[in-house]
Amino acid sequence: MENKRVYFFDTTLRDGEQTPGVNLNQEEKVEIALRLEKLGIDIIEAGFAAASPGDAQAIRAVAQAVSKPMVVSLARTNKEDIDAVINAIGDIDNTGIHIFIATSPIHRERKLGLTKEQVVAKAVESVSYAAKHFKHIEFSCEDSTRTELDFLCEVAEKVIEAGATVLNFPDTVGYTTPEEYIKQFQYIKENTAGIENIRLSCHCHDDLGLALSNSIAAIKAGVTQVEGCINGIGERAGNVALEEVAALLETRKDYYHKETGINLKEVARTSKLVSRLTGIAIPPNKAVIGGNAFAHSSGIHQDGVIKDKSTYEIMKPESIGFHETKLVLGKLSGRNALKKRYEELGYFVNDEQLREVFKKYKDLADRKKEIFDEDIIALLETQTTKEKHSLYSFKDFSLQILTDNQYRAFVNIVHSDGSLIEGVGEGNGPIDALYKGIDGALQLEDTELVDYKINSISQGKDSIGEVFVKVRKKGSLFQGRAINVDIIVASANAYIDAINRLKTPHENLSKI
Ligand SMILES: CC(=O)SCCNC(=O)CCNC(=O)[C@H](O)C(C)(C)COP(=O)(O)OP(=O)(O)OC[C@H]1O[C@@H](n2cnc3c(N)ncnc32)[C@H](O)[C@@H]1OP(=O)(O)O
Ligand SMILES: CC(C)C(=O)C(=O)O
Repeated sequence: MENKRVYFFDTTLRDGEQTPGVNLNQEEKVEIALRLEKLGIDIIEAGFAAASPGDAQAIRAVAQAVSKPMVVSLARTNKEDIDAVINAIGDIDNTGIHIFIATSPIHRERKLGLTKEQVVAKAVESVSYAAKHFKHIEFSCEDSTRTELDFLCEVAEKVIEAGATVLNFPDTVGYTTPEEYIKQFQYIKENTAGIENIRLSCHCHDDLGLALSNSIAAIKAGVTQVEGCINGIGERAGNVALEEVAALLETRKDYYHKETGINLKEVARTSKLVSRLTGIAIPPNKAVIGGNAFAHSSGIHQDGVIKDKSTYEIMKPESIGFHETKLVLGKLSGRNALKKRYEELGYFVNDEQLREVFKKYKDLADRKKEIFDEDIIALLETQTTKEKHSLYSFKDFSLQILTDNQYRAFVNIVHSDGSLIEGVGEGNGPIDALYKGIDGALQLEDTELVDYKINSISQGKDSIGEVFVKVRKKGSLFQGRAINVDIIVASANAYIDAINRLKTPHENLSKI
């Protein structure tokens, strides 16, 4: 009967540590291992004992710290490496060894300087020696995907006889393709005596971006152990990201029909910890755990997600731990997403208000990279204020620099009856000139600007500017407020807002 259980072998602490620039100390390895245990990893490769005394100690500390997962160390096919593993963890229960030697012609001839016979002899000798100390012996044919198939079967058969319990056929350089990898496993299964008594494993690198496809192909071909690293870290382009394999097997259980011991809810926390301790940032578009994996930014998608998340989400963000669905407001958002965000912020807008504010929203979004909550609140607030006071509205302006600080402003204002009113003013700086131009256009003789304040509403250099003004006329003060990414436009609108209040003898104008 087909074996449904897929075992997860995590090598974040060994192959993951081969990521350029990554160096994990003992405490860090133990912290990650404890989290891998919570994640439900079956086997943790904690390091390479012969690499350094510190790594041997860290492997020991990991084996002592975790109770459920088996802990293994990597070793080459020599007595010294195997002894280093025996010394590190040989006396601890639930531990094992992972021995490897390269089998491909290029590695045999150019790297090891060994014949096929010598490779087989070293493999058999080392597995036989390790078998005296460990019950769990994984053997890997490094660079298996560039190795002659018959030679792979020969090595496999001999190491099974010598005591190997798991056989791994790594795609060390990320060279194979899913179809080819399936054929490789089928061939090995059909042509290796004793293969049915051991566990078959895959280990895929991502040099051509095929690590996940190749791993899942191997599982399809009957492999029951998958090796990889959290966040897909590892030598060169990295290993398969185990969280991707786990999420795939869960999401497409209907297709693969596999069981794992992985507790998907722990994925996000594990991923964050590995990222923090290795210093390797998670790209926002990374599958499953990237910051954008559950973020929707375009209107049509946002509308779909508001109506039913399953329209654009194949996994529930909660199911992998910490993400929530995010609707990111931007240039491509639509009315439904804007309305939803208003509702989340406690503002309920009717259809008319939404139509009006949406125009301003799109205008703002064309000029601003990120739209923050403060921005859309400000848009709504000026909108409601504007609805009440609209005798004059600011149309546009142009500026001339006269001398050092002297400016001339040409201002166009529209009256509520549709007529255009023009004004010219000169002043000390652009805003002073602008305000003089407005004074001239509207013939404001006995009014005085008594206060002018400018604030930034949201974040970033393209933040919205908010301008407050106070204008005095015959002892009464009138306030005006406006926002815009262009602070000169905000200044003009705020001034005209105050003038609308003083020019319109209406009970709902706020006279202060
Ligand atoms: C595919 C993989 O990811 S394999 C794991 C790779 N990881 C690492 O290499 C990290 C840890 N490595 C180390 O700290 C060091 O390389 C050590 C301590 C293991 C060895 O260091 P050194 O003894 O100085 O050897 P060095 O690294 O320069 O060269 C590797 C030697 O191992 C030999 N070798 C490589 N693989 C194997 C093997 N599976 N079995 C036996 N010998 C091997 C090489 O032929 C070379 O031998 P040579 O010195 O006779 O030419
Ligand atoms: C040691 C083996 C399994 C390895 O890391 C590889 O081949 O990539």
